[in-house]
Amino acid sequence: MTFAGISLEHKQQVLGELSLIKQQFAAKNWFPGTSGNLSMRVGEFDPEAFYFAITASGKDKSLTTPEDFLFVDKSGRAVETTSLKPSAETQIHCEIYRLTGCGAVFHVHTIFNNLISEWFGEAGAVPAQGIELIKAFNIWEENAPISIPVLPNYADIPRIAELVEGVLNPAVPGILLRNHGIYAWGKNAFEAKKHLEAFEFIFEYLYRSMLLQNSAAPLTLDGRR
Ligand SMILES: CSCCC(=O)C(=O)COP(=O)(O)O
Ligand SMILES: [Zn+2]
Repeated sequence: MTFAGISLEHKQQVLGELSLIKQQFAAKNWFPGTSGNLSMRVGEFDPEAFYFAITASGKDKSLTTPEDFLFVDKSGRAVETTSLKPSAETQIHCEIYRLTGCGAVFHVHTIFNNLISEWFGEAGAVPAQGIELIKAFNIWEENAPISIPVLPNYADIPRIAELVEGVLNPAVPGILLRNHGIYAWGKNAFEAKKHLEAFEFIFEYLYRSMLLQNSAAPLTLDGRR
């Protein structure tokens, strides 16, 4: 079966790529307790009609089965007959595709992204500066500051999705949900994976650097450590 003129070969190629990335992220323990969801666009981007493969909801994402993914349209509705339910967070993927025209969106829950999103949750953004890995976002300016948006973690996913447009920064391909996880995207799966890995590096760096600052030698009289 096919839809929107998308060939079986292309669909299988996308599913194969997504499945491999799912295994790689699972090996990093990035899907604890069935959390996380991955998607990849099939076919060209047209804001009026686009399609993507997305993980089925509630699955153990460390396993590889024939029921790991389904195809949905720009509204998140399944486009093939299936008993699978798309990720509970599909609306956020839909909104990121609509606004960016990207090729893949990856979402993971990690200890570091949770702690950092909570720490900066009230501020609404995570500031980072002087971290080499921002080059993964194609930012080459020396010592450039970046700001990673943090959205509230409402139980009602459409309520989160409607906030995406207001915080999306084209230079920084990621959004945190407070005490929940990160969404990272890219023009294809390779780029989205690269961005996600860079974000996770930044979060761990920030966490460890804050710890280091608090555990370093006591202040001297002139306020230096
Ligand atoms: C089990 S964590 C709560 C749901 C969630 O945040 C998530 O990422 C996984 O939801 P899905 O429906 O995509 O399995
Ligand atoms: Zn989640």
